[in-house]
Amino acid sequence: MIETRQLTKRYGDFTAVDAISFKVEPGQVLGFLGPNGAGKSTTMKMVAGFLAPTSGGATVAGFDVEQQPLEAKRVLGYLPEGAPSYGEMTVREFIDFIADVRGLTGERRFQRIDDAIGRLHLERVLEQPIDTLSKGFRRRVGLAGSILHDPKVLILDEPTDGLDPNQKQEVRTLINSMARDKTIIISTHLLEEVHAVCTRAIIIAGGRVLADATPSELEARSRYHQAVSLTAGNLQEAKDALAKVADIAAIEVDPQDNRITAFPKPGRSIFVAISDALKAQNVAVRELALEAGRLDEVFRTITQGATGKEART
Ligand SMILES: Nc1ncnc2c1ncn2[C@@H]1O[C@H](COP(=O)(O)OP(=O)(O)OP(=O)(O)O)[C@@H](O)[C@H]1O
Repeated sequence: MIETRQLTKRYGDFTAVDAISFKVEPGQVLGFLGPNGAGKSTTMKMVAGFLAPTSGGATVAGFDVEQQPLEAKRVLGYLPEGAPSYGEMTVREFIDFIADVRGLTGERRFQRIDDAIGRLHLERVLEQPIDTLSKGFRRRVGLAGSILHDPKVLILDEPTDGLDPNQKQEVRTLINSMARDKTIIISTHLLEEVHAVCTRAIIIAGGRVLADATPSELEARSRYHQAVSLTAGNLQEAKDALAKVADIAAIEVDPQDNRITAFPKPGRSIFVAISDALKAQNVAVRELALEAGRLDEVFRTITQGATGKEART
């Protein structure tokens, strides 16, 4: 488990992280979302014990990261922002070095190294200096280092940064496969990542928690939640049919592709009525979809409207 209590970091007069408190349980993957400079990396560094808080504290698997740093670091894997240090080492040397630092010996050392290399597909770059690798491979080397000792707690700062879409997918699958018995925090700018791997998301801006909810709960805050979108062969015919559906509060048409979005009146559901109305009027429809909500819009609304006041769900 990871717990922070009023975790705060100040640089002079500037407050980078402002009294952040949260708990993450085993089996949960917490996504840390926020605009640039929100305080995500600073929070993760403090939880990982790499930066001392100005006030407040954090525990990892019950160990206080400041009072019991060795115990906390033993159960923790941390992937910092950017590339691993020691760029002049080859991948093999780096992994051996981390294995030494982690005190891995004998058969377990062999198994763990083999497992990390296999999971991150590093076989063909093992003899290459880290500095000469592509950004995606450097990220994967960093990830291999962070999971080498099979830690119970993982703190991953933008784990898919720099990866191509296929590699992103592989790393998300890797995180999902490890999620069952670990406590994981990831930071990301990618809203699709929240869907793909996170059981919960914390949105921060200006160092403060603005939302703490499941991805579905966040989607439910979207104005698109329960809206119905469609494209029809004839726009006017479709609009005429929708005009007969009493529970529609408003309709918008995207001028680029003529996609219609119909918004329900509060608490009403309109999908079936729309489908029936279109059929009754013989309107040819190419696509008809019920929207769960749009995380990008929720993210924008929450972070742009930030007044500095906490708005938890
Ligand atoms: N050593 C430092 N001295 C002064 N200010 C700092 C220092 N480190 C970070 N900051 C400031 O603290 C704020 C939070 O930075 P942080 O790196 O945690 O943001 P972030 O959410 O991780 O951003 P990004 O998404 O761009 O990585 C920023 O305004 C940053 O400039």
